[in-house]
Amino acid sequence: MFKKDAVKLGIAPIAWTNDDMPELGGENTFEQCISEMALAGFTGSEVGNKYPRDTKVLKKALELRNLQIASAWFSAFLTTKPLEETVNEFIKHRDFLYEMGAKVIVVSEQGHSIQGKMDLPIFDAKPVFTTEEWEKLARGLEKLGRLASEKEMKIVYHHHMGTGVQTTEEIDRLMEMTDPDLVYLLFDTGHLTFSGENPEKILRKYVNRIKHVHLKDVRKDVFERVKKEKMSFLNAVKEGVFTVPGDGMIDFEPLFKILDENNYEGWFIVEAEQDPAKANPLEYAIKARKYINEKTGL
Ligand SMILES: O=C1C[C@@H](O)[C@H](O)[C@@H](O)C1=O
Ligand SMILES: [Co+2]
Repeated sequence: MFKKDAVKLGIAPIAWTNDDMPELGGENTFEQCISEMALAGFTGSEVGNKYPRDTKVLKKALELRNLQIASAWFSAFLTTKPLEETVNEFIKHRDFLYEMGAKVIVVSEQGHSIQGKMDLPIFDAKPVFTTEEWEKLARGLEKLGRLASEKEMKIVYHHHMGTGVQTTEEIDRLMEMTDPDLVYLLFDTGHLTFSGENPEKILRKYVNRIKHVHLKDVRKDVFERVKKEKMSFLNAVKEGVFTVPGDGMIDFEPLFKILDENNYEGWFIVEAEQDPAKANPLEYAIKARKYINEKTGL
């Protein structure tokens, strides 16, 4: 079973206040969020929109609760903007995370992304990159990977619904086009399932390149409705397509087994965005923590 010092457990603030729709959970404070993370038994977090950006202030608040920063999302625009714009933003983000002690940087290409478009159906309107855009993306990510390694950090690419890297074929293409020593992969169970991919197959193929894991589950009934009613990604989230691991249609046992057998080291981040008015964040955090303990011994 997983070695306790090799795998750390964190939870994302998105269940308390949603970064993509800040009105969802707007009433939940930063202090409440991190206190409840600690209370539920987690030792790490990603960075949400209510977190102070002053590293001293943030460190103090986290240390009081024995929490660490595991990583934070970075939106790249390598396919649609000049490279230097993404690079300049990335350096600021990298330096902030370095100061906070994080080892990995979550990167997602947001050029042409529809993940934030409230009115576009998630299954019909996702972007497809041209050959030229793929080339820009791959070379740009390698550049970000080199910048990360200057600080002994890694970039982990986040495949995501509504973006140009969502499907198995797109993940394969990105992995083939990039240097495995510069561009690593983030494994998000919820996005792969939502997209109709086979998470187990992808995990087996890339387990040695996966350096960060987002754990979320998918509610089957909502997922079916999202397709039928042609919902957007954000409306699907509001309707409750995602939930905590163990509460939906994903079988996590084989996934934990593959990670364990391959000596995965790094963070497991519970990242189950849903409407906090319908799903109490503390209650769901405790539910997730118990489930992970039952299945992994962690
Ligand atoms: O890692 C993530 C960050 C969120 O902002 C995003 O929309 C969510 O779905 C996700 O997986
Ligand atoms: Co994620």
